[in-house]
Amino acid sequence: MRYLTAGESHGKQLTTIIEGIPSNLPLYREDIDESLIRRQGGYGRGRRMQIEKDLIEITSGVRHGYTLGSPISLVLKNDDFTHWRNIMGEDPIGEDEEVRRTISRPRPGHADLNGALKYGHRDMRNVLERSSARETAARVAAGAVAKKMLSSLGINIIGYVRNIGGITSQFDEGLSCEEKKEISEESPVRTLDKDAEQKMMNAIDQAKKEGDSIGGVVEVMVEGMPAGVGSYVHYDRKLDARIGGSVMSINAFKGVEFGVGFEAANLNGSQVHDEIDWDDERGYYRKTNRLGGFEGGMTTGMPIIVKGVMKPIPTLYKPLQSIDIDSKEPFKASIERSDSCAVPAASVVMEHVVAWELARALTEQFPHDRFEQLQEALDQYREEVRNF
Ligand SMILES: Cc1cc2nc3c(=O)[nH]c(=O)nc-3n(C[C@H](O)[C@H](O)[C@H](O)COP(=O)(O)O)c2cc1C
Ligand SMILES: C=C(O[C@@H]1CC(C(=O)O)=C[C@@H](OP(=O)(O)O)[C@H]1O)C(=O)O
Repeated sequence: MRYLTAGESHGKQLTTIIEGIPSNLPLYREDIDESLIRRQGGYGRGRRMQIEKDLIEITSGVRHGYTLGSPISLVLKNDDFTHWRNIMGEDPIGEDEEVRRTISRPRPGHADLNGALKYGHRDMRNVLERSSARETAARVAAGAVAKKMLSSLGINIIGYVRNIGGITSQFDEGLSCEEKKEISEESPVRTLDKDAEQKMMNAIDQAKKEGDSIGGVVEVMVEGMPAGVGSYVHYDRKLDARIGGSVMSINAFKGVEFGVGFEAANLNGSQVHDEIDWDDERGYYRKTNRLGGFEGGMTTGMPIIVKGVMKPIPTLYKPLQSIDIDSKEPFKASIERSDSCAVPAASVVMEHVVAWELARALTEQFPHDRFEQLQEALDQYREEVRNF
């Protein structure tokens, strides 16, 4: 399975082309729209999200509610394009002053300066349009297809917020994905702890008032993956590593950890590893899940628990110093709009990139052209693992 996305933030549309989804998987527009709508929400988003109404158009690969096995292409219109038609059009530049105006002031924390240096763009709009996190909508669309595959295989996945601006949520670690989904969907910051929720919203308001921004930690939980998915035989087949890479590819993500993660540095081995047990019904299992569902690049059969940390949004109303690449003079940028915190939205993005890696690993381990064959092969494997 693989996918490509195309599209600029204020261009006409985002396009996702997905290859390798087996035929006969039930798939509806609503499956993807639900994910897109979730990604748009969350406390702390800026005015752009009031303009966009993200709804998918499936333009190939699906017929009468089932995948065909051919490439799936998905289109997502940018409603904001109507305001950017002249600036983002494909026609030669012409004489219009507004269209000719270039962006020569790189924003710290964005791709602007490095992208300009690399591609030789003296107009940094040519960088920022594609480096914008608008692209995560196209990735969520791909992830929604993967999620549909996972749910049809009895695998549940949910992303939610653990921390915003240093405020950490506390909750019952025994909650299921379904329960976490229900609770987080009710929360404006997609967290599981009512007390923390209010504090998080206050922290977002405070940062906004001060012209600043805050980041946080999001967590994804997966239930229902059998043990032994992924591999230890090659670095690029280790499933935790693939998940780590794709989490780090989300805009503004600066770290990833599984289970106890970085805290492992402060613990003894006996506090980190999960002892192995067995019973007739479950087969092998662990009483603890400190390692977050991975050993040796493979799933252990326990829930996957993976966290990602998002830095504070780089565009600030209280701007940071930078240098104009034309005049070489320092300046402090003024901005028109930005999210003040996108951590709740990022929890949805992370859920979808993780879903993609899991579905990809399953289709590699059980390569079948038809979805029902994949289902059968996975059922048989689950049975083998239980009786091993
Ligand atoms: C869902 C989401 C929304 C974001 N919204 C903004 C925003 O409104 N303003 C901004 O400056 N950065 C925003 N970012 C972060 C930037 O896209 C990101 O920091 C930038 O592209 C530089 O990439 P890097 O932080 O990964 O190095 C957002 C990120 C995500 C995941
Ligand atoms: C458009 C989205 O997020 C955008 C990500 C983003 C950035 O710099 O990454 C900047 C903002 O866009 P704009 O400059 O148009 O206000 C966000 O709204 C989205 O999430 O769909």
